[in-house]
Amino acid sequence: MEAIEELALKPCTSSLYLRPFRLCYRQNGTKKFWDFMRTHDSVSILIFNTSRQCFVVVKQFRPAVYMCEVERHHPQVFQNQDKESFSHLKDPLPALEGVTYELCAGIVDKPGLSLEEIACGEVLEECGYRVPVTELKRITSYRSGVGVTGSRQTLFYAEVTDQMRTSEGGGQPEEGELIEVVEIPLEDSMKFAYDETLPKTMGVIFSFMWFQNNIAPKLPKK
Ligand SMILES: Nc1ncnc2c1ncn2[C@@H]1O[C@H](COP(=O)(O)OP(=O)(O)O[C@H]2O[C@H](CO)[C@@H](O)[C@H](O)[C@H]2O)[C@@H](O)[C@H]1O
Ligand SMILES: [Mg+2]
Repeated sequence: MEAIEELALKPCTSSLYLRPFRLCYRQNGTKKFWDFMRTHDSVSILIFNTSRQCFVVVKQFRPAVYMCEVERHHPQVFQNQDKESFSHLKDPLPALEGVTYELCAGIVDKPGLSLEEIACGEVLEECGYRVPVTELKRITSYRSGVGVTGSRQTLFYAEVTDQMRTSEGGGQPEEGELIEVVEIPLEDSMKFAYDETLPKTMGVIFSFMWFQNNIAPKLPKK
């Protein structure tokens, strides 16, 4: 996963995944505008393996996270962004700087499928567990980015056993997905959640805490 090569930055002039807009308006008499991005809504799934009492999360190289780190080291990197040319990144940072821990998740881009069906598809593709749609528990939904995208993410909970694992997971290589499945033992999960040296999404932190409040007290005592 960390073999990232031939990095080059260019402006994004059209995209299947995001479209920038500017909304102009008047609020309490004051003229304003706000720039934002239309993106897909998404689902994410907290997966708990009861056979081994661990959470199942994924690790991925995230270009947006990586480029934030690159900018921290090379503040000029995003200059000349209007030029319609590639700017090759010489002497890049290690790809590991852009790898994050996340819940299994996916964008809602298949019309006709319910959120639950999309979520089960992601659990199978990314983590290799076959979970029946009826066994997903909806936790809640929230806005995943209020400043820029406003998109909604719906969070589910799925309990799995080793017997439900039918493949390695890892994502869909034909879509260029390269995902590492990682198990976090329940007993280490709160330390993991607050360890700032392990980059992660808020979904991981929130859902681990939800588990502590809602599921952990009901687990059979060992
Ligand atoms: N900006 C982009 N540029 C190029 N290719 C892209 C792209 N966005 C998606 N894709 C392609 O579409 C695939 C989508 O994969 P997923 O459905 O698993 O979404 P992902 O988990 O990245 O969602 C994630 O995206 C949603 C919405 O942006 C987040 O909210 C969620 O937390 C997060 O997991 C990617 O593998 C890639 O091939
Ligand atoms: Mg995904």
